[in-house]
Amino acid sequence: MPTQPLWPAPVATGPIHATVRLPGSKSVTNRVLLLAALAEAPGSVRLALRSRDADLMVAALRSLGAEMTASNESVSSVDWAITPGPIRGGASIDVGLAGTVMRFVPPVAALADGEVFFDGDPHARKRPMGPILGALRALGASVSADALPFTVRGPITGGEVVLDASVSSQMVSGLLLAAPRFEKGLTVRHSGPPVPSMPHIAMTVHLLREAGVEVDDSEPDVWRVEPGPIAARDVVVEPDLSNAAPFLAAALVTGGAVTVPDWPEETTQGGDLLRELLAEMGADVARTPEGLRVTGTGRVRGIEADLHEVSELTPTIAALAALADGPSRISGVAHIRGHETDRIAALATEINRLGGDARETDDGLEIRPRPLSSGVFHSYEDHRMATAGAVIGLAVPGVEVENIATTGKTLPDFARMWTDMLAGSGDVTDRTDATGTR
Ligand SMILES: O=C(O)C1=C[C@@H](OP(=O)(O)O)[C@@H](O)[C@H](O)C1
Ligand SMILES: C=C(OP(=O)(O)O)C(=O)O
Repeated sequence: MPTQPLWPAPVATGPIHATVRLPGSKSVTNRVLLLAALAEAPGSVRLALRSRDADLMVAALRSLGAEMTASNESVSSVDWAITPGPIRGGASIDVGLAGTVMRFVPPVAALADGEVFFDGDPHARKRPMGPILGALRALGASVSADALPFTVRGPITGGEVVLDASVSSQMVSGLLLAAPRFEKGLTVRHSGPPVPSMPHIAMTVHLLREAGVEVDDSEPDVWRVEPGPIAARDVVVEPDLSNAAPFLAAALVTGGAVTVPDWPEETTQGGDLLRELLAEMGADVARTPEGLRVTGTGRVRGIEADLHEVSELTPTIAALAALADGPSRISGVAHIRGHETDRIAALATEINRLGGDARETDDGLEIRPRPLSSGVFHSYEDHRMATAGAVIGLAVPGVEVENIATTGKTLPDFARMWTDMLAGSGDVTDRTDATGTR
């Protein structure tokens, strides 16, 4: 593997006090962009995330026929005006390492009369695709392989399909998002071990309903989407609560206070569970007029947590567990071996490389307190591994995070925001606030 640059993770010299305004949610951004491209008329998406995953979604939708015009751009935020067009074949789509692109776009491509080619990063070829590609095949598409790279040739008209989505909730979300445009709509049945990250499917259902689509999710593991138009809307994207995790963790580690403005009162983002998880690890968590405030004492408690529903929080929780004064056990996340990297193996390896005591289990990690020391924290092209290294580096001098730029997958401005947060510069922001001031 080529050597990647090392980023000296800044050590906190005292309690951090900062307000950190997070850019838009990756999961909401990529869903609403896709729905806008399939809508019956032009619409807009404001405060969309700008990041590698979001850029890849925009490029994919453009190459399938949507017109997308940017305004109010900053490093990690942008407003989009979207004019849908007929979905056309002939495109070649780069999915990068984005689960939302590799799982959400093929069902859209299956609306086209013509072949669409998909490929991505080397590791993307290892991420599970079989269930969703099998479902498209069962619905009548011709699909050339069971993993990247592959081609999809439609058009399909929908109907009913059974799949095993225990490897990723995105298998279901991807099918549901394109489903209103299928002539017969779509019924998706899951058959297999429990589906992880269910709040992400709730997010899909919620956003479809907001666009006027009829969805029946009354029976467990069955989703029925009626055919019909997707309404054109003007959507404002919520801040990314999962990306808030390392910043809020910084308050816990340093005994400071970090506030995230515009934390939604109600949300389908799984990251909202941080309120409970961080409280269990010793933080005081409060909603204030300025936003969600997490205050720490500097002491981090160990945790026993089943993160099946919120598996993308695992790297931050594991980083905190490595700094805790008691043992932790994270369970329910076997499927994150298929995320950007095998996160269970990567977290155990990197925590242990710094002298920690982390043990892989079948479905998670056991982490015991042990003093950590300096060293390189490898990021495996995984944005959340990189930010986990930054959290540990707050308390452990001499941690160097490999390839911090990989955070650009969902948060291109991470390194600056992190440094500004440590400098106590008050409002660390790259996003317009709810009143429209950037
Ligand atoms: O649909 C989505 O936006 C996501 C679903 C989840 O995937 P899994 O179900 O594979 O965990 C989550 O971990 C990922 O970061 C984003
Ligand atoms: C699992 C993640 O991403 P993806 O959407 O690529 O699956 C993640 O962001 O933690």
